Amino acid sequence: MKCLVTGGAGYVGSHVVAGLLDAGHEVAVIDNLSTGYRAAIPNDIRFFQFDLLDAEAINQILANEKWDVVLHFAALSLVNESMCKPFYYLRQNYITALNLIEACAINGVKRFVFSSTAALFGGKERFSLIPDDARVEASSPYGESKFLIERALVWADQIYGMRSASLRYFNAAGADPLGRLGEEHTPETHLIPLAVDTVLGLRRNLKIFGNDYPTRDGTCIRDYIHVTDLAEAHIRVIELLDHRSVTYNLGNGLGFTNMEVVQAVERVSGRKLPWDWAPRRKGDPSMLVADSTLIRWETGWSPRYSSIDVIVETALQWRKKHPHGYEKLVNECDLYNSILIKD
Ligand SMILES: NC(=O)c1ccc[n+]([C@@H]2O[C@H](COP(=O)([O-])OP(=O)(O)OC[C@H]3O[C@@H](n4cnc5c(N)ncnc54)[C@H](O)[C@@H]3O)[C@@H](O)[C@H]2O)c1
Ligand SMILES: O=c1ccn([C@@H]2O[C@H](COP(=O)(O)OP(=O)(O)O[C@H]3O[C@H](CO)[C@@H](O)[C@H](O)[C@H]3O)[C@@H](O)[C@H]2O)c(=O)[nH]1
Repeated sequence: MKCLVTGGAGYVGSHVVAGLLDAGHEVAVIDNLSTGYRAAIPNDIRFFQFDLLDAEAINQILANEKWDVVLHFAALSLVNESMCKPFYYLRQNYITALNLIEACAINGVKRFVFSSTAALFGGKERFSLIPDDARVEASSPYGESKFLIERALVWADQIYGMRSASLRYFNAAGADPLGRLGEEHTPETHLIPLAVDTVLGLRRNLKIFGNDYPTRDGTCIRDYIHVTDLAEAHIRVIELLDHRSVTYNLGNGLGFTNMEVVQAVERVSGRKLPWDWAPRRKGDPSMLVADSTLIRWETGWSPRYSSIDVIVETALQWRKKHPHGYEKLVNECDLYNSILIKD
């Protein structure tokens, strides 16, 4: 299939691009590189660098060529940041998605995959697995922005026949098991990469936000899903979209507290991880764990890397090899090329 991927230079998007290429699909990427890296996508695929606020640029790409599927990852995606910049998050995520959805619908795209989120469910305290039909109650403007986009997709289906999959990811984590890609955010705010950096001595200590949540050890519980398993789910879902639109919760169904993540990082690395308590972070729900029965049942997908130790291990391996992330990789490539040129 001919796939157009927005946000393909980012963490999840780059792993999905690799999965699509591995499965033999043709891929092109749109990304403004605001949080992504050029080095995270292969040199030999087409890359359009622009911001999705530019509706004209999107229209040109969709009007000039026929795409079998569009996968939309590009977004602002930090729960806490959205609590400080609510209207920026609501506007930016909704308008960029709407520009893309409209261009896809009017140019006859038939399949669309959208990165939605578990943050849709954070507004209500839940202490059991979250089913696909759970009531949406966002805990942050970020979560709300994703729900607005899901609703726009419902109308794109009803009026234009554009089938879509809204995949409500729980916490993406880990790195490509082949070592080609990893998680790289600047600044990093996610628990597992921060814990890995701390245990490797790249950061002084880890702050654990809140110890008074109503959970087994007082810290928040999250469902960590390996990014390669996420990628695999996208590829399976695309094949379903001929007939109908779908919405799936996408996680492992296993919840780990923040302290259990710290313990896993210590266990896997064999080192002590220095950490301290810090106050609760705004917008954080106590517990988010997926019931992903429906996607398993309907697509045959199941996670291959569900163990928290394996998730941490791949993140750790990536960081050990690339302590300075993609920027360093680019420099290494330049260095390599300059040596080749000299020779
Ligand atoms: N990482 C997670 O745990 C997680 C969980 C649930 C949902 N999601 C969703 O998955 C998607 C990918 O998340 P991620 O962690 O890979 O984020 P990321 O920041 O690593 O990737 C986002 C990519 O989109 C690009 N981008 C952002 N705004 C853009 C714009 N206006 N125009 C063009 N390109 C733009 C960035 O440069 C980056 O390459 C997001 O939509 C996020 O909301 C992520
Ligand atoms: O230095 C840190 C960083 C995080 N945490 C905690 O770790 C947990 C997980 O936080 P984080 O890794 O930042 O992920 P989330 O805030 O859960 O959000 C991620 O997962 C959501 C789905 O659950 C997605 O929608 C978001 O885009 C993605 O950033 C939370 O309890 C945080 O308070 C800490 O205690 N210390």
